[in-house]
Amino acid sequence: MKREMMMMGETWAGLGSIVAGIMFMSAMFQQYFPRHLRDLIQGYLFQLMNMVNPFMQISFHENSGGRFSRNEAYTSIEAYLSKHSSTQAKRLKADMTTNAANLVLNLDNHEEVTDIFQGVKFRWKSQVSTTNRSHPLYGDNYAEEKRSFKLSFHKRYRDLVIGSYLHHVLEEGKAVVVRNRQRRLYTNNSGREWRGGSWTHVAFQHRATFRNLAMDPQKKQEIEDDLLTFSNSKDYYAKIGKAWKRGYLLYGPPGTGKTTMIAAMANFLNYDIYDLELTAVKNNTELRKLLIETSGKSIIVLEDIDCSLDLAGKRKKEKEKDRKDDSNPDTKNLQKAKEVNNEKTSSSDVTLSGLLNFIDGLWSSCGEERIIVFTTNHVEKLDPALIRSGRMDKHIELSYCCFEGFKILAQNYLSLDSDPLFERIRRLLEETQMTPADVAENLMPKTIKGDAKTSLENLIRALEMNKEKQRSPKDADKEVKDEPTPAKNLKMMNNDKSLFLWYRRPSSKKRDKVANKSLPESEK
Ligand SMILES: Nc1ncnc2c1ncn2[C@@H]1O[C@H](COP(=O)(O)OP(=O)(O)OP(=O)(O)O)[C@@H](O)[C@H]1O
Repeated sequence: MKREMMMMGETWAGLGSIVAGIMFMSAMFQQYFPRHLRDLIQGYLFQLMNMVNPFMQISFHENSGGRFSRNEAYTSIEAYLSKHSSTQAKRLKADMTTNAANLVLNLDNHEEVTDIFQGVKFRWKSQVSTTNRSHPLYGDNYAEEKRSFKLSFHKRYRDLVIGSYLHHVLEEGKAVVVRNRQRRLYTNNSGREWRGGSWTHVAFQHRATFRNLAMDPQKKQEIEDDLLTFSNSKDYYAKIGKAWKRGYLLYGPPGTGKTTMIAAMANFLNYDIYDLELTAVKNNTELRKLLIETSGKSIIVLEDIDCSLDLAGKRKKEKEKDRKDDSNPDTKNLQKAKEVNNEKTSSSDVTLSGLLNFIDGLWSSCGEERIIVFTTNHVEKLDPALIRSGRMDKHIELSYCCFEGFKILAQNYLSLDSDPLFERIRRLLEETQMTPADVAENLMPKTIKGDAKTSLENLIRALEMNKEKQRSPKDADKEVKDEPTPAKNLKMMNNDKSLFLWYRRPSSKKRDKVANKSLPESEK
């Protein structure tokens, strides 16, 4: 026993001196050999090792595209390996980056996992090396860590790796990144002048889904199928040579769920939303810049497109203008006055052609997997060029609440599938028009203890009142008569030309101010 221990001691001592010898030689080699000679010898050594070593290796560095840009392949591999990490690795890194919605477990440094693809085993190792360099903030001896993943496999699988395994890893990894990320709601209208022309964002947390959207189930299914087909058609779009994007036009009265549907679409596809406020865009160049800055897997939304800018039917107006009788001085003056007024009040120089280019011009093809949605309450006001196929590929009408829609809302708000009162509500919904927003509002319990029956009775009362109102043409007529319309405003303008500034939609403070100036003192 004693002899064995002595032998072991001698072996360790021998090993120690060998290691010390190698380290000494290596230090001498590094210090006294010129660099080009060192590189030459190292090259030969690697070649020698490659000849006897049947394994190949591929490295994926974290920052291969510059110190500050993260290699996308590295990010995808990290995400891909995270599913193996939690079951195989002993040391894990828990990350919750600003972009992640949940805690993500990744391989810690120098950990190794295996992956099996088409029956072949692949080995992945996470590596880190440290180099000293000078840093403007941390001084001369700043230790910079460089991370990478190393993939090892037998030489005979070279074609499999390059042909399909890497593609599989990167695609799956990207999908994991998308699943894990915190989705965003972007806006170009942060209210700060200096941010004009760029996006700011908050976390997107709208809970709407197609399941709780009140509309005809068949129509809903059709939209879901259309969205799924789009999101799975990358190769198809490439084959037909079209940019991978799709336009949706959502139209219908206020409160029928246009905005809710956009949120449901984003949640269904796991996309970000870019809420584009056209009135905050200075000109076409800025519009193009905003477009280029949007990322893939996103929905670009232009709400109330008919009110955003004076785009609706602009061409028509221009034609009409040409046809106007120039000999009539009154008409001429009025026209001029309106033009001056338009110039004064419009804060954006975005034109219809700029918007058309935004949707399907050459620039719109940089970037992929994007959906553009327009919403409007007045589809008839839009220029046909804006909504033709190819720009707005799918037109969806959102309308008043149908019985099927009501059932969805009842399930949603009251957890109710059926009730004897349903039949009465069904008949009332056939006889009168109420938006899903109003139905939802009536179904909401008004007190904490409010029960489902009371809510249904509230809705019935509201529907009956609605029916009564819609049946009484006198009231309806009176309302219409009292409402200001462009035609009435125009008449007023002819009577008193100092009022012409009221012709445009009175929306901005500036406009009101200008208009106020031209009013007689008694009417201010
Ligand atoms: N079809 C619907 N299904 C479920 N909820 C709806 C539906 N339509 C409206 N609502 C409810 O009404 C509210 C207002 O709806 P939403 O803003 O989507 O309507 P909209 O058509 O976009 O209105 P607007 O044209 O005024 O912008 C939503 O918060 C939602 O709760």
